[in-house]
Amino acid sequence: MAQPSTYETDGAGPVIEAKGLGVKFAVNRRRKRSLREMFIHGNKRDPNAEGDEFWPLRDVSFEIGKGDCVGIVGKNGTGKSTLLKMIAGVLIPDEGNVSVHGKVAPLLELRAGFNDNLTGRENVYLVGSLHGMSEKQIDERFDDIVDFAEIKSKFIDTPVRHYSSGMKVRLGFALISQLEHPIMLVDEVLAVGDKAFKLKCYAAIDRMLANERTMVLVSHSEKDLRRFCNRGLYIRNGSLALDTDIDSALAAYNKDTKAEVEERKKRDEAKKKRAEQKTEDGKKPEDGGEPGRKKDDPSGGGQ
Ligand SMILES: Nc1ncnc2c1ncn2[C@@H]1O[C@H](COP(=O)(O)OP(=O)(O)OP(=O)(O)O)[C@@H](O)[C@H]1O
Repeated sequence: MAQPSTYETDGAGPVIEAKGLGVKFAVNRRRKRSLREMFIHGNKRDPNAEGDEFWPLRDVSFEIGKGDCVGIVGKNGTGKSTLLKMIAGVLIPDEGNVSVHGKVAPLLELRAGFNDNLTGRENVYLVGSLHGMSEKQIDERFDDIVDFAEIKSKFIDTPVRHYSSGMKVRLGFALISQLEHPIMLVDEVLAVGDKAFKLKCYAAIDRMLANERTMVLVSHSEKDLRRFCNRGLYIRNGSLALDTDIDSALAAYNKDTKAEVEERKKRDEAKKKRAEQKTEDGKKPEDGGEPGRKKDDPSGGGQ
């Protein structure tokens, strides 16, 4: 039976363990409720819901050890973010379970869970405390967080809805990277932000990984994946196709992508040929005579 993530902090063994993990979503209806929405609306299904179900992920099993940095690779829509959300415990699997031994610092979305109507300062305190930081800890680190995020002091007391997406990501990353939780889940956030900020993020992640932290990274950047990850999970068609080193995972993904592109190219060429043939056939008169002249036209089809 499906169970939410479990959080334990004892020693040996894998820090993340997924067994037969699967989740189903519905098509043509409201999306599945997140854990936060379940607190508000309860565990009831949407009564107006209708449509078919589909399993973006099924039968996924793996173990991740302490200090591992694992990259999740795969095409758009194959369930990478969904997998990360199940590890984070914000999405409950419908099959199997995932055990997480240790606290998780999640960078799952660009805004780190910020509330648009609160100011940058209020969000830092709110989200920091939700992740277990005490007010004193936040007080002590507040200036570092704002400095790292490069938010000008005049903006820190402005609602974050007025921030650019880059500002939100920078503040989110600056805050979450202050957490000392042993497990980091990072979803594509490195793709946003300018070059200088990216370099700072790289240095911050290097520092965190040096402390034997575990990281799971979802990214379409081969450069980032190769830079940080020692392992790669390749998700293909909703299941775990490969659990290997990052270079082999990327090689397999690239090979499949290349084959798919070739296949599509062949299909497009065949389609184009068929369309050309149809046009060609349309030009030919039925009796093989002049184009546009009807077979039984007594007028002879023109002068
Ligand atoms: N809450 C939800 N309700 C319904 N369908 C969802 C929900 N979240 C994701 N999906 C669907 O599940 C599939 C997997 O989505 P997911 O975001 O995990 O893919 P991904 O591999 O991270 O994609 P990308 O590389 O584009 O970020 C997609 O078809 C998506 O539309």
